[in-house]
Amino acid sequence: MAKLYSYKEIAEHNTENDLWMIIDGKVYDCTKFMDEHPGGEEVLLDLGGQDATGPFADIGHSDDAVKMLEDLYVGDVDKDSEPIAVVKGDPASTTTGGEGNGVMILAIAAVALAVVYFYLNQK
Ligand code: HEM
Repeated sequence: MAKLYSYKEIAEHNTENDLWMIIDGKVYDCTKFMDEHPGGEEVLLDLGGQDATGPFADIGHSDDAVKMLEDLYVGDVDKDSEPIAVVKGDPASTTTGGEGNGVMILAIAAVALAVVYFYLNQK
């Protein structure tokens, strides 16, 4: 039986000295692999402690890359555990990601509402 790890537990392994990630419901310890990764350390660090299933698939990794995962496997995700939002350690290095998008969506919604309002009041 594979060992199960909660999302919270996995999220704690998000530094360059201790880096885990989730791919397809499995947990991988990428700490030692980071130096060898042909795609660089930074992408792995960014996804430390998180679910990297999408990004890993998007790159179109080779069968060799998928095979490498076997050596890094440490266990499975406890799917019954509470999913958590990972907040990266260094705020200075974060770009205008999540929050910026929220503001943008609000701005677009406000403009759309104004346009609808304008047309409704035409008659
Ligand atoms: C532990 C998981 C991973 C393993 C074992 C792995 C392995 C590899 C390998 C072997 C390659 C060389 C090309 C290939 O054989 O497909 C590669 C390339 C690459 N990987 Fe990963 N990778 C992992 C995770 C990731 C993640 C999460 C990302 C995030 C976006 C990523 C981004 C890339 C990129 C951008 C390249 C292309 C490098 C280039 O050709 O310029 N990899 N990876």
